[in-house]
This record gives sequence, structure tokens and C-alpha cells, in this order.
Amino acid sequence: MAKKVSALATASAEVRGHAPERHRTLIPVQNTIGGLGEFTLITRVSAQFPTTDDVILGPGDDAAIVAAPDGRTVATTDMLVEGRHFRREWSSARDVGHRAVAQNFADIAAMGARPTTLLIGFAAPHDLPVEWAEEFTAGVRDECAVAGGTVVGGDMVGSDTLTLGITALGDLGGADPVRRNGARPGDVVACTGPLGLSAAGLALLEQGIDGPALCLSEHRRPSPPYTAGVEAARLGATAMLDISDGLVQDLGHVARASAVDIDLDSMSLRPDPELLEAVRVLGTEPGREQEVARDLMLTGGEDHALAATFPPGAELPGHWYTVGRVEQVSEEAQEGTVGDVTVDGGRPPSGGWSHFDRG
Ligand SMILES: Nc1ncnc2c1ncn2[C@@H]1O[C@H](COP(=O)(O)OP(=O)(O)OP(=O)(O)O)[C@@H](O)[C@H]1O
Ligand SMILES: Cc1ncc(C[n+]2csc(CCOP(=O)(O)O)c2C)c(N)n1
Ligand SMILES: [Mg+2]
Ligand SMILES: [Mg+2]
Ligand SMILES: [Mg+2]
Repeated sequence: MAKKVSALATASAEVRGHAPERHRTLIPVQNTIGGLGEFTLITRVSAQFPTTDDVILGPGDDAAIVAAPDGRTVATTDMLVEGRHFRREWSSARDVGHRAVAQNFADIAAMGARPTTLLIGFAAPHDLPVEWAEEFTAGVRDECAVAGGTVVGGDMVGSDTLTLGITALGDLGGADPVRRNGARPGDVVACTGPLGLSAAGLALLEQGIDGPALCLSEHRRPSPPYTAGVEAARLGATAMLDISDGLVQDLGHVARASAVDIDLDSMSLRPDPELLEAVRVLGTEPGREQEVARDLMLTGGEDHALAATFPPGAELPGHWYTVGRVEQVSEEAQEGTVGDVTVDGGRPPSGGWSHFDRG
């Protein structure tokens, strides 16, 4: 005879057994992921993801099987930690779902590849509302639809801190990957996608100021130019990356990997009118708005625009804007002295994100 387990016994085991003291909560357990349980949640979540041509076996077994039409698989992983990458007061669950996909598939695009599939590591406190998990999943599903990928698996665990660990896969479609190490003196540096908007949105949220919608939305749901990665590869890009930590800081990776210097032309950075408006409402001294907005474009992270170097004379579609040049390295330059990023030939503004700097 099947063993009967009362609802009360299940609920009290939930509270008694598995959660540290501080997680006891008055939220009715049936509305929390703890109340729903790991396996029901997995079933509900994984039902949301469509199968695509890249999926041979989706969620439900010990592992997924993903087609590799090119014979090579592009793989990357990035995490989002509550309090570090997002705050639930500032971003809805859907926003976080969109962002989780965007920041990972942007790395796939930055290799010159097409985003194909994702695996979602989901670590959350047991009193997280089921609605949050479902809305997050809807955001993932909708951003996947924009990028052209889908989810093939993941993991769900209990954790004091809400943390998403995402793995993204992509397909090169027979093209060479565009790495960080191919920039050559004389190449032009060009970007596609917004710069500075996410940082302005973050500043508005941090200061509790209601500012331009575009800055807030780009912070909550960045819009990487996914297809521009494959396009850049086709146009002969010599190096590429997405801007996660700030244009100057990220181009430093290209400069060092390629053993070149890069000079950026500040006047080529045209701040979006909504960025200028954000800078105004954030209290910038009148007359300095352009300068402060350009500094945000040079140092702000999390827009996930693409920055690439192209051989001189490359014909770039209009959505790519030239921002600088790869410098001729002087003959006297010693090994290890190249890899600088300058702005108008001088020191760049300070800024750019680096984990562990902030405690
Ligand atoms: N813990 C780790 N173990 C092995 N390799 C790592 C680890 N952390 C990062 N890397 C590798 O270091 C390289 C740079 O990582 P980084 O996270 O800075 O790049 P990114 O994902 O493009 O940037 P961001 O995380 O700011 O979006 C990547 O190739 C990444 O796989
Ligand atoms: C609550 C909150 N505080 C600060 C920030 C800013 N921030 C966090 S990580 C990062 C760089 C990219 O991260 P990674 O290298 O991990 O991809 C930036 C600019 C935020 N988004 N949310
Ligand atoms: Mg990373
Ligand atoms: Mg990157
Ligand atoms: Mg980073």
C-alpha cells in the first residue's frame, strides 16, 4: 500500500529539515519553491522551452544532446548573483531572465558564432515565490526567442543567495572564430549596440531617480546585437568581444592579447539623447553633459554591445560606428609595454568593472 504523507507532514518537514533557522518564513509554503518541490518546479520550468533544430535531446535525462553542425561547439558561462548583478527591488524576475540570456549569448556572438542552447543553473532560497521562478523562466524563454536559442537543461538547488549560473553554447557555421588576439596595427575599432545606457540606468536606480526609460530598460534588459557577431566574422573582423565591464577596460583585453595599443576618438562617441538626459537628471553640472556621457560610454559595463577590429578599408554596415584605431607599435616598444588603451592619445577616464574590488 502506498505510504500516505499528509500535507502538514510535508510542510513541517520543509520548515524543519532543510532550511537554516533564518529562512523560516510566514509566506505560505504552497506559493514558494520550497512548497512546490524541486521536481515539480523542474517539470514546470522545462515545459516552457521549445525544441529547435539544435536540440537532439532536451531537458529530462541525465544530460542533453545538442547538435554540433559545425563539428565544433562554442561554450561559455557567466553567473548572476543577487545583490551583485541585480536587485529584486530594481529588476523584475522577467528582467533577470532576459538579462541572464543576453549576457551569455552576447559572449557567443562575440566569438562570431550563432547562439544555440543554454543550460540554467538556478540556486535559490526555499521561500522564493514560485511566481518569481516562473517569471524568470518566461524572461529566459522570450530572450531566447530574440537570440534564436533555447534551453536544453539546468540544475536547481537551495541556496541562501539567489544565483543564476548560465552556460551558453553556439555554432560557428563553418567560419573561423573571432578571437581577442587578432587585432593588427592600422585596423579600425568599431562598435555596434548601445554604450553607457546600462551604467546610466544603474546610477538612476542606485540614486532612486526616475530617469529616461531607455537607460532603465537597457540596464534591466540589455539588447546585445546578437546577429552582428556572425556578421562581423563575415566582414573580416580581426578581433572582437562584448562590452561587459566597460569599453576601455574590455578593449584592454584585445590590446594585450593582440600585443597592440588602441587609441579611441572621444568625438566619435555620440551619446544617445536619453543618455544625455540621464546625465542631466543625475545632477551633472550644466555644460558638462557631453563629457560625462562620453565617460559613461567609455567606462560603463553591461550594455553587451560588440566591439571589433577590422582591417583598414573594411566596408561596414551603418549600425557599426568607428570609435578608434589600432596603433602602429613603435619599433622601440619593449615586449610587455604594448596593450594600452588611450583616448584622444591620452589617459582614459578611470572606471570599468572588476569583481572583488568592491568587497
Ligand atoms: N573560474 C574560471 N576558470 C577557468 N576559466 C575562467 C574562469 N573564470 C573565467 N575564466 C575564463 O577567463 C576568460 C575571461 O573571462 P571573463 O569572465 O572576464 O570574460 P567575459 O565572460 O567575456 O566577461 P564578463 O564575465 O565580464 O561578461 C574567459 O575565457 C573565461 O572562460
Ligand atoms: C545590484 C547591482 N550592483 C552593481 C551592478 C553593476 N555590475 C555588476 S557586475 C558588472 C560587470 C559585469 O559583470 P560580470 O563580469 O560578472 O559579467 C557591473 C557593471 C549591477 N548590475 N547590479
Ligand atoms: Mg565571464
Ligand atoms: Mg564577454
Ligand atoms: Mg566581467
